[in-house]
Amino acid sequence: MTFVHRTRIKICGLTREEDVRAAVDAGADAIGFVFYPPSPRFVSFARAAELARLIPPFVSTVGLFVNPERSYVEAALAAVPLQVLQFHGDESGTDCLGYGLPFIKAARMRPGLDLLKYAASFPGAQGLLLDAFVEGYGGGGETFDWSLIPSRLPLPLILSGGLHAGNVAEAVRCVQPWAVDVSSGVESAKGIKDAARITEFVAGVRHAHG
Ligand SMILES: O=C(O)c1ccccc1NCC(=O)[C@H](O)[C@H](O)COP(=O)(O)O
Repeated sequence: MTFVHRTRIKICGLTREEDVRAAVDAGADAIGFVFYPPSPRFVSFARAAELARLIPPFVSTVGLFVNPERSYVEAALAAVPLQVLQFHGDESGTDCLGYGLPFIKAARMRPGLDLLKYAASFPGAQGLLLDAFVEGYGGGGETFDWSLIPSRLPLPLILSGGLHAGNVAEAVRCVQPWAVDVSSGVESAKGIKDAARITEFVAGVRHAHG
């Protein structure tokens, strides 16, 4: 049987109803809500719960955290119907376990990072999200050197960092990730997504496969 892989698409940092609708309509496979108060894309649990009601079945709702207290994650789980957790800070492998949900761990690509060793320290991770090393942990709109990515990783690779409609096809062909993740590249302002840019981004991913 021919294995036909469709690059999955996560759109992150949504704050408005119209943006959730635009992402779902464009074909996003996952919607990310940022539960990190310093971020301009931060949403409260109550706001995320309202937005999550617009997400249909078979589109994952991802809760994003940076070095959270366990009680904070547990409060999110009690308020928001999340399917996946994303840890984007300096969390240990143990910090990411025990919530009863799959999680993806973000690695911020800095020189000298041994990705294979890093990945091995997160047993139970469902995926490894590779992002640029930016101030403020994420959402920086900056790419990193994709040649730093080892040819084989023990986890599904989610490519992130500075992606947009103009570079995502090249990124997909070069890296062949399980999924791509985008925030700044589909925005008109931080936290304000642009429906046309979302559509163009998704088309770029589809174009990569010819
Ligand atoms: O989006 C944020 O504001 C953010 C803040 C702090 C930690 C993580 C954050 N976003 C996580 C994501 O998964 C972003 O999509 C990822 O960093 C890529 O962002 P961008 O380069 O803007 O596409």
